[in-house]
Amino acid sequence: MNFFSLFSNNYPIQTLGENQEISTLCFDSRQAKEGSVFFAIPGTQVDGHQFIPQVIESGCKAFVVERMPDNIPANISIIQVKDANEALAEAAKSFYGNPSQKVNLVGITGTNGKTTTVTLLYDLFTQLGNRCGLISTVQNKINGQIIPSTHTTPDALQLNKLLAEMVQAGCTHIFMEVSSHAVVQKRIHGLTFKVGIFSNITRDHLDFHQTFDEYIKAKKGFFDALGKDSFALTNVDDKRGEVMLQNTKAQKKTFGILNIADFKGKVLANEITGLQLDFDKKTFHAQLIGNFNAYNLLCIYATAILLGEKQEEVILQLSTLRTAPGRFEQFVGRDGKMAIVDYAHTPDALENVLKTIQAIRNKTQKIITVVGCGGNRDSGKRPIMAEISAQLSDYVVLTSDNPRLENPEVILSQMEAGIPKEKKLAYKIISDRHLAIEKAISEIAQANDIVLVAGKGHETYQDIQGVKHHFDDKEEVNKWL
Ligand SMILES: CC(=O)N[C@H]1[C@@H](OP(=O)(O)OP(=O)(O)OC[C@H]2O[C@@H](n3ccc(=O)[nH]c3=O)[C@H](O)[C@@H]2O)O[C@H](CO)[C@@H](O)[C@@H]1O[C@H](C)C(=O)N[C@@H](C)C(=O)N[C@H](CCC(=O)O)C(=O)O
Ligand SMILES: Nc1ncnc2c1ncn2[C@@H]1O[C@H](COP(=O)(O)OP(=O)(O)OP(=O)(O)O)[C@@H](O)[C@H]1O
Ligand SMILES: N[C@H](CCC[C@H](N)C(=O)O)C(=O)O
Ligand SMILES: [Mg+2]
Repeated sequence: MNFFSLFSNNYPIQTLGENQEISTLCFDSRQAKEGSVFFAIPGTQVDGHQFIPQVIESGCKAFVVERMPDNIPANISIIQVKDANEALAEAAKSFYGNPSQKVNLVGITGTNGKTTTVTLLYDLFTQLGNRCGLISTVQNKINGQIIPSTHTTPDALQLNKLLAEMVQAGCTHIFMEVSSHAVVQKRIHGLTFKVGIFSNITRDHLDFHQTFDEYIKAKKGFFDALGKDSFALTNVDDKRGEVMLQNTKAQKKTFGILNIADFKGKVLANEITGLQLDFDKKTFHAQLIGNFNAYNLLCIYATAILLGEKQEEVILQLSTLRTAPGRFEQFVGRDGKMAIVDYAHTPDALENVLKTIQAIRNKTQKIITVVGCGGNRDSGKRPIMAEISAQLSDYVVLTSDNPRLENPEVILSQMEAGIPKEKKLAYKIISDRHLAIEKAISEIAQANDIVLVAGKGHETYQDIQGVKHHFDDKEEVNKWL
């Protein structure tokens, strides 16, 4: 491919130098080599423009920049653009042959429920006989083949490459998570979505977005960019459900349990054995637990109908779907003690999960919650998550999640500040997560009690000072049950 054909004619602000053959695209100086195009991206930590001299030394001769560098050697070609992140997505799309246009791409955004929904959509559509692709926090999948995932939504380059591999493998349906970071950083810019879904929005990620309004605006950006041949599907029971679709050109569709909606659900029963549901007047049993999963299932159902699947077959398959890894996974010990491992790492998720446990337990069972909050992430949610845990559990063990580069004791004291006065006797701080789970299960819980281990779900590591140590909540609970 040649450098100048990465962009349409009027896209660059200016172009300097000769056109040339290129073989790879990159935005990290450490990966640049002869034949690469280097995209200089102003990031949250450093500005990629500062690496241009060393990238030139590595033999790379083609650059995409927001600001023209000084002293450019004669054999270098440069394209100047307004937004390097957006340009990266434009270029990735043409480099990989515009893969999203060749499939039914479904994207979901929302604070909670994205991984659950895309995982179940992937399972459902596979069971209905389609070849599918999955892009999620837990893993990526190409028709059954697992590819490890590093982000909820990969960067534009990885993303278009993955989509192209899925197209190559014959996938007709691809289900992906769209994080708010991905919208702001234009990782999804230029993709053709057949369906865009909004699940819900509550507090999270204010370290990145600063205000809740900015966070809403980021998510709305996904729907603003959908084309008229797409569907925009929203949860009308969420306060921001309608706002999300305000400026979209896509065909608007709604789902809801409380409000009038195109796809209407009812929860007939929410029990430890699952949900009894009514979707568009068809009743069925689902193995997933909790009202929040009724929303996930309803939006999966709506998506399947919008994509032309038959209602009866969809309902039949919905009842066979199992929970996604690390989402409300239950483990039972010999003395009837139960542990639930769940990825609740936002106040809303924690509240939903704890209210679900309250609703399905018998009243003699006590609830013990083991919970922590991640470092280098929204610190405002720390006291709120501790307060919710204390209000909705009989006993709380505050512990470490992924401290990352922060001091775990500081995170824990910020959490502790949220514990209400009247709950002072019903919590403990055990910073070591191994020990916290051990004590909760073997000392605090009595026979038949329920221990919720929240925050890390499927994760198999604990990130301490940038080093990932093996840690698996499921392994830990099984050790002590
Ligand atoms: C805050 C954030 O989103 N950061 C992402 C962003 O990095 P950044 O803007 O901080 O980049 P930077 O380090 O300042 O570097 C700027 C530029 O200089 C380049 N560079 C840097 C160093 C060097 O030596 N040479 C060089 O060329 C970098 O490659 C980059 O192009 O762009 C990077 C490349 O795409 C991402 O890997 C990185 O994700 C970091 C690791 C991260 O932790 N992101 C999380 C917060 C995230 O994205 N989460 C969302 C949502 C999670 C959810 O709710 O599910 C997700 O989608 O995963
Ligand atoms: N529809 C929902 N509404 C509210 N909470 C939910 C919903 N679905 C799942 N949850 C809760 O949120 C947690 C995270 O769910 P999930 O991993 O599906 O969300 P996500 O949006 O992918 O999160 P992330 O932003 O980390 O990728 C679950 O473990 C559960 O506690
Ligand atoms: N995708 C989420 C993951 C949080 C998981 C939790 N275990 C933590 O480390 O905070 C985030 O980046 O905020
Ligand atoms: Mg996710």
